[in-house]
Amino acid sequence: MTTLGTPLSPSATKVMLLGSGELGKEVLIALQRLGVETIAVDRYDNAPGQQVAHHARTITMSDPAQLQALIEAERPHLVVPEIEAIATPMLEQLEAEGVVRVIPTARAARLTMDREGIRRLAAETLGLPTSPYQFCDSLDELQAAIDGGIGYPCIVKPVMSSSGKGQSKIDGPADVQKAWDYAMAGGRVGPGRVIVEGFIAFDYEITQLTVRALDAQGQVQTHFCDPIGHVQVSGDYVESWQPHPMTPAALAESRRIAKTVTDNLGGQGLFGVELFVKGDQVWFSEVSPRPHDTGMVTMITQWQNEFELHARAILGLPVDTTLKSPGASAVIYGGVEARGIAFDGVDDALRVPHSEIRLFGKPESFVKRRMGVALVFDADVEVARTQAKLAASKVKPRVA
Ligand SMILES: Nc1ncnc2c1ncn2[C@@H]1O[C@H](COP(=O)(O)OP(=O)(O)OP(=O)(O)O)[C@@H](O)[C@H]1O
Ligand SMILES: NCC(=O)N[C@@H]1O[C@H](COP(=O)([O-])[O-])[C@@H](O)[C@H]1O
Ligand SMILES: [Mg+2]
Repeated sequence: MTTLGTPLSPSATKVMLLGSGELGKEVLIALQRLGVETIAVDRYDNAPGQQVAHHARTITMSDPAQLQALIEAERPHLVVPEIEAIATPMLEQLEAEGVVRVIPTARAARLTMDREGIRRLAAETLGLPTSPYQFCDSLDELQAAIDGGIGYPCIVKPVMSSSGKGQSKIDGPADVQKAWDYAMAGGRVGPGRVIVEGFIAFDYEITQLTVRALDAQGQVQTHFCDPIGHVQVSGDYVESWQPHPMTPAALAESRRIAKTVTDNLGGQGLFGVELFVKGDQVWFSEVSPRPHDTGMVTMITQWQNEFELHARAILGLPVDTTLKSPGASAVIYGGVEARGIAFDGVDDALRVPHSEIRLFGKPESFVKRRMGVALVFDADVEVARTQAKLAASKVKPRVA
């Protein structure tokens, strides 16, 4: 049985989000609706989620001492990692000491925080199909890995990064130095290690949202959302839609892979399993043990969006992954480098039929920083895609 308390009282159910960007903001809203007391943590002040939580804290989440001090001071019931830049070994220590429960588990948070942890688990322990890969600590090692079998084209990524930061494609020997330098500048945390992956010429890629939630008997059951198709540019998502049409064989293989990896990671919550598909062949790419950026489309396509599903699953509540309508999302980038920017044309965007706009409220804009998203539903998913891109294009960020 789940019991929830009253926020700001001794009975409160307290949840701390580590990372409070656009994804955390929606999880926090879902938690608030259930009367959960929320603590939004991020690396900078006024992060999107901090603007809606009961409490806002700013620390360096990759610093174990700062993380420990904050968790011990706040004593949340649950700690929910939201970004790939957290001192996860400290979370493991605090979980082992019984100080806090980490979502979905501290081990899952550690393994997925670092591309090496999750890739070795998926490919070497679980035997799932992945791109060929190697880990390298220097430019020389990178060149040797490529020459030794990874070949061209290939993709280089810092082991700790997300949203394509520091990621680039190498088409030939002339690109290797550039890719190394770019990866060194782009990681979210610390120096030097990269993964180099053989390039998979997929037909399409999907996110298989997978929820581990308790049933009435208190047993974990796995639930799948309809597949989400998406387009990525330079490793960052620019549009997504749901459902993405798939052959029965490719869908079954996607769900087999998703179940295998999420069973191993364990715990309760929603996972975004990223998969590459060519014909009926499916490769595991990576998994977020939390809501996924491409899953923002579920804010308009599902009865319970991915953030509500995560909130429910972590609290031990039942979930329903049913699709409400096909739909699509399209990203609104900052386009300018400035603090406190203005957004013209939101009215025009909302004149696109069946549309919604989310502006995340990030205090500072960068040209390629995701500042908002347009959402459209339509019975025809291709129409939804076109209309979502149209709505996004009507929003014009500018220096205020
Ligand atoms: N081996 C590969 N072959 C082909 N394309 C790839 C490969 N690896 C990555 N990509 C492309 O780059 C995108 C981003 O890669 P990946 O998911 O590893 O980066 P990320 O920084 O973790 O992104 P995010 O945090 O947004 O999920 C993939 O969705 C895919 O489009
Ligand atoms: N692909 C992972 C992803 O989308 N993560 C989301 O982006 C935020 C960081 O944005 P920022 O870099 O603009 O601060 C994170 O806090 C999370 O919400
Ligand atoms: Mg990814």
